[in-house]
Amino acid sequence: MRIAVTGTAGQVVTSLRERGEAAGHEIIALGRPELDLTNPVSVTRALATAAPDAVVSAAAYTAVDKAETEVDLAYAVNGAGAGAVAQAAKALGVPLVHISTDYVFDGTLDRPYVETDPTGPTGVYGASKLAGEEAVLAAYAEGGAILRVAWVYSPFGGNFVKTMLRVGESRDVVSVVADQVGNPTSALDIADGILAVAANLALDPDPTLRGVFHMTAAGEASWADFAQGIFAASAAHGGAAPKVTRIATADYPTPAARPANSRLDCSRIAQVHGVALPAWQGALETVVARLRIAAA
Ligand SMILES: NC(=O)C1=CN([C@@H]2O[C@H](COP(=O)(O)OP(=O)(O)OC[C@H]3O[C@@H](n4cnc5c(N)ncnc54)[C@H](OP(=O)(O)O)[C@@H]3O)[C@@H](O)[C@H]2O)C=CC1
Ligand SMILES: Cc1cn([C@H]2C[C@H](O)[C@@H](COP(=O)(O)OP(=O)(O)O[C@H]3O[C@@H](C)C(=O)[C@@H](O)[C@H]3O)O2)c(=O)[nH]c1=O
Ligand SMILES: [Mg+2]
Repeated sequence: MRIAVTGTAGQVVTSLRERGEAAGHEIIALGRPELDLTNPVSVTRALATAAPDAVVSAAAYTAVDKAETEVDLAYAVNGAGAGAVAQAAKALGVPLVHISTDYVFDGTLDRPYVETDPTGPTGVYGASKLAGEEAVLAAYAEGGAILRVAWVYSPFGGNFVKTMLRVGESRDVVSVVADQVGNPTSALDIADGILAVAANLALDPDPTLRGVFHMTAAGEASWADFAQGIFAASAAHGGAAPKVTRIATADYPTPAARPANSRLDCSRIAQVHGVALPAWQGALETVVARLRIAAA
């Protein structure tokens, strides 16, 4: 397939290039200035020129804390921008895979969230991504699948794994919150899931393949558990392995509140699309190994 994706250097777009090209697809990454999500005309023009068989909407404003003060920009990119991509995909008559987030939930539930659970973002980033979901469904519900992913890391771009490996170089102890739980997910595995869903959408007009789906790695972790996993993998590859001090959210103040529980139940995408991402521990090992080789 010829697949257009928004963004050029992000974690998911870079992973989609790697995994998509390896699987024989043509991946066309469209970013600024040609495609700027704050400029809907540029979105329409860039996607029409690319003439793809499917569109993946992966670019977003992802700075969770900064979004609290850059409210208009976060909404322009994640809300209106997502709607513009959906309108463009509809005009081309091709399937759309739009990427959203676990941060649409408030985190007060005591079990993993299913797709039909009420949303309630705790910050501007999550609220702007929820506005994006609504814009996509309003513009092109019949043509799109919205995949909520979470806690994304990869060998590319900026992410928690890279932050931990960096701070670990210069510290014996790192304090990490232990009372926020979720599903750390490799962008490389997300790319495989996106490709499977896009292929299903291209083949089959069945409405049950459309709508909102949760798609994360199997298994859960707190950020502190995740950090401990990162340093265990780092040590196995000759890297630094500081001790992790498990702290409470109250002891790590941030501008944006994060959900305490953002675990996602991924049963629906397994049933409907046959997609089940591998467990986070093995995926993390793969990414840390690549980062250690790149650093050597
Ligand atoms: N990172 C995470 O932990 C999570 C991410 N998600 C979602 O997954 C998707 C992919 O995230 P990820 O790959 O990690 O994101 P990154 O932060 O790695 O990359 C964001 C991408 O968006 C592009 N972008 C930002 N603003 C604009 C704009 N105005 N016009 C065009 N492109 C723009 C960036 O372009 P440039 O390279 O030019 O800066 C970059 O390519 C996003 O929808 C995000 O909301 C969901 C859950 C967790
Ligand atoms: C760096 C660091 C963070 N933390 C805490 C802060 C926060 O509660 C938690 C996660 O930190 P981060 O700020 O890296 O993660 P954050 O940017 O909140 O990650 C989120 O990004 C967006 C884009 C998403 O969509 C979400 O799924 C999620 O991945 O860990 C520590 O406790 N110690 C540390 O040294
Ligand atoms: Mg962040």
